[in-house]
Amino acid sequence: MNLKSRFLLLASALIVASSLASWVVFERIAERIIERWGANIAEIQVRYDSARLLQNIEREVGLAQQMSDSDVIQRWARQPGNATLKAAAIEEMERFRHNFADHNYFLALKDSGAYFYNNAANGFAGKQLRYHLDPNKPADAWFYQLIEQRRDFHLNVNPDEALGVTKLWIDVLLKVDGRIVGVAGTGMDLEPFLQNIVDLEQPGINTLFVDYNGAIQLYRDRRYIDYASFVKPEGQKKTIELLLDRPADRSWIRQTLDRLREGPEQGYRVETGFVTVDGKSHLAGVTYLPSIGWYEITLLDLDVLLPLATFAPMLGVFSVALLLTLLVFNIAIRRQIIDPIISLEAAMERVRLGDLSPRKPSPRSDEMGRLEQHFDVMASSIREHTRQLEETVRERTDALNRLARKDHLTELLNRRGMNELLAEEFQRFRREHRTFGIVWLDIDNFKDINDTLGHAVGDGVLRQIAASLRTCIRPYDHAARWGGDEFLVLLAPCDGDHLQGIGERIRRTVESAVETPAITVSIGGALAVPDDTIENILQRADDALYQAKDNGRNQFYIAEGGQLTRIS
Ligand SMILES: Nc1nc2c(ncn2[C@@H]2O[C@H](COP(=O)(O)OP(=O)(O)OP(=O)(O)O)[C@@H](O)[C@H]2O)c(=O)[nH]1
Repeated sequence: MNLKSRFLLLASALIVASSLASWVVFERIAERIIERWGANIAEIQVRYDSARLLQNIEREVGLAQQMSDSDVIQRWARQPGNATLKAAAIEEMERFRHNFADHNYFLALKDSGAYFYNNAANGFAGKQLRYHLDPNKPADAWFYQLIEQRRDFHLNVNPDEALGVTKLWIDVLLKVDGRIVGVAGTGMDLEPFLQNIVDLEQPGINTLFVDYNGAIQLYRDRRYIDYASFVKPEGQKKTIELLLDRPADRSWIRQTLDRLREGPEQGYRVETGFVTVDGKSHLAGVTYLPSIGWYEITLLDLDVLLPLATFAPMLGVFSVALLLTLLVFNIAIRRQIIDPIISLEAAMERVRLGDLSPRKPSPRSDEMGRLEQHFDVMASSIREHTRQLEETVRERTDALNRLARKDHLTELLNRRGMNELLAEEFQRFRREHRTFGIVWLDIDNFKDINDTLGHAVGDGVLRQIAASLRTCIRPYDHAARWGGDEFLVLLAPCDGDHLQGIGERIRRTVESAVETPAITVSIGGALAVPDDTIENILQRADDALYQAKDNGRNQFYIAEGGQLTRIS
């Protein structure tokens, strides 16, 4: 995999990883914000609902207490058999009836079980003594339980069987000189109460009130309300735990209720925590209402109140910003690093393949630019080095070529060099009909010199003859040592006169120039003729040379028109 693909893969992996990480972090942050916000909302909601409830109830509780503390009623309670006091007490209760919210009251006496009641319609005027309570009747159990529990006041949600409605009863103990003599209070219709306090159309917010036992007293789902709660044995009450799915939540709510009640002096302290209701997580806000001995619990469904989707635009902006950053980063890395590396690699490949042509100089001055400059300097020194090497090789080759065509002893051309020149000249002769001539000479009795004077002297003679030849030929003629003691001269251009003149000059020059020892040469000459071949010309010159030798040496013959003519 190349660098670009690997980087793309790495960038993609980074995008995926950072998106996942961002999502997780975002969820955590959002959840924390929602939690904190939810806790505040729960607290506000709890205070608000509590205030609304207490507003309605506290007044009734106060009135009920005033009624039971009333002197008139107290006097009668001391002497329940006194008809005058009784009439005054009923009159007093009737006054209170007008003040109670639902315009009804009740008063029950412990000793006699006498139960007095009148309603909003004043339906029992003159016959307020309704009936006598019976400790053996389950419907009257509330009264005896209340007295037994000695609770100064109590709120009791209980159906009124006689009226066929459910009421929230406000029960206050009637005490005379510290002795409980009965219970007095009023009843409020539960339905409007529920509608006002817990039935409000607030999506995601569920409010309920539970008593000191945790038994549900006010809740929008009437099936969960624990009617006549306090007369039921433990274990049969419909408590808040019924709503909670998880055992951990049930124990948390119980501990929270206990904790909140331990410090009533702290007033409306609100505790919050997450609980699961009907399979959904809710934020529960709990507070204790010491004035009525109940708790309020507000359940907030945060998914409804502040769905995570609310944060979607934020997540969107964040994701787009992240993607753009990575994209820009990717482009920057490609531009700054990967592309220059690829271009540098291509340049190296070109150098490897022998293309040493200079590159356009890099305009960059950073590390990458310096790397490119270093490479360019290196490529240029390779280029220079190669150029020098090629020049040296060319020079050496030329020298070798020259050496290969040169006779080392005489420094004339050797036979190979002369053959090449002959071939070239013959081509020119064919092409341009420029006639050329050959002069072939052989030292006379050279063997004797070697034998008598030594090989070194023989070599000296060969060099002297070479020197003589150089003086006899024209600048554009060529002389070669043909082999042993034979020399060949190429005369081009040449005609019969030149051939004769130069051949004769050579013979005489050698004869006069090389005196110690006295040396002569025999010479054969020939001119190229139409339809000639190199072999034929050489053969004719050789024939002429042979004739010169044969005729006594130190002579010059020319082969011409099939004849051998002695020149000198
Ligand atoms: N010193 C020396 N002698 C050479 C060299 N090359 C050939 N020779 C000798 O040249 C002699 C050539 O002799 P030939 O051409 O056969 O005979 P010649 O003695 O010249 O007699 P003719 O040619 O008949 O006049 C031989 O003895 C070779 O050994 C060389 O480079 N140096």
